[in-house]
Amino acid sequence: MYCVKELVESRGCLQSVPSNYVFPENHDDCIISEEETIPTIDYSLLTSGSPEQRSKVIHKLGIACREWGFFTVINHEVPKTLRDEMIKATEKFFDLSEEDKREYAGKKLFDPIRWGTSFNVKVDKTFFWRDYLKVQVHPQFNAPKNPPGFSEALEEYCKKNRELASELLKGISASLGLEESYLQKTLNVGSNSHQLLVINMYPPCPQPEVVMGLPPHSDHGLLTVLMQNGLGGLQVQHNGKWVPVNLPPDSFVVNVGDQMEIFSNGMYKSVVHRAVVNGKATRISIGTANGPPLDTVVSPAPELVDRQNRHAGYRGITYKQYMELQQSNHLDGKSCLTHVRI
Ligand SMILES: O=C(O)CCC(=O)C(=O)O
Ligand SMILES: [Fe+2]
Repeated sequence: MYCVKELVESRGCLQSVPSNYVFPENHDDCIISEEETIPTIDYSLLTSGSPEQRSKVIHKLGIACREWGFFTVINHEVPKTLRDEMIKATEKFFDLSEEDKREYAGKKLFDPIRWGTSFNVKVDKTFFWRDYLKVQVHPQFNAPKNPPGFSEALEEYCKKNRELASELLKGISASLGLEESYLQKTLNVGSNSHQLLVINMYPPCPQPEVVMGLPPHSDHGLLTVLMQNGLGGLQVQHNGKWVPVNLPPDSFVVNVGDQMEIFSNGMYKSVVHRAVVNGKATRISIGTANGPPLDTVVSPAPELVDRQNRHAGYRGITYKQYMELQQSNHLDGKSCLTHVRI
């Protein structure tokens, strides 16, 4: 089985897409809204703004999580040099020979390093136009040996992402009217937290309108932090339309994951999103799924349920079981949350 990169490169000038990549429904038929944009959060106001600035940005975070499930983060503390290094090392990794990469052709969900294609080739009916590298980076750190320097950049980058996620989680906890530390304390987010690095590579496609980079799905963790190599492709579902995410250079896009929707008892939405591809250049996106420890049972926060005077809308499930559940279902455009809603 070929990865997309090898498929594109082995055919010289690929004119059309093999039929097992062609999606029955054409995604150009969907309604795309170019007018709307996801909200922007100024991270520096969260960490070093005046108390008034901080409370305003917390309020804005709450609106972003409730109404969009997505926001852009600017003025963060992840250096540009480190982000550039991650992109360069990623390109070098995917440029390794197929034989070298095969060493990481992991089969199981929790394998420390997994290189592969599509989502889950065992269950995907149609293949997606993406190759990936997934690395379990916390609480145990893993990294490919090659290319040289990748491991160091990756470790530092993932640590910076955890710091960013941690500050955002404090702000989000406060935006729910809870103590700042409530979310992290309740879900044991800290030294044992799970963090997965997901690198997506979408080679240029001769017929971008008939394939999918990543089909509609929601993310499993608490918060996903994502950067890209300057090329767009991410689209977010909002009020029945697909809204393209136009990321300013050097910013991150952050989204609420399924564990956050469960914890907030549905107040904050883990929104369905997808990645489309283009015909011109390789797009790379680098995400970290920041979650609680794998053995944490995530259920709606008791304080919120009491306050809302409602029942818990989701059954409790460990993060590990949830990830297994997501992997065992094919991505069918619906969120895996349908399996835990009461
Ligand atoms: O490539 C993108 O922009 C989206 C990636 C994504 O949704 C994911 O890795 O879960
Ligand atoms: Fe995603």
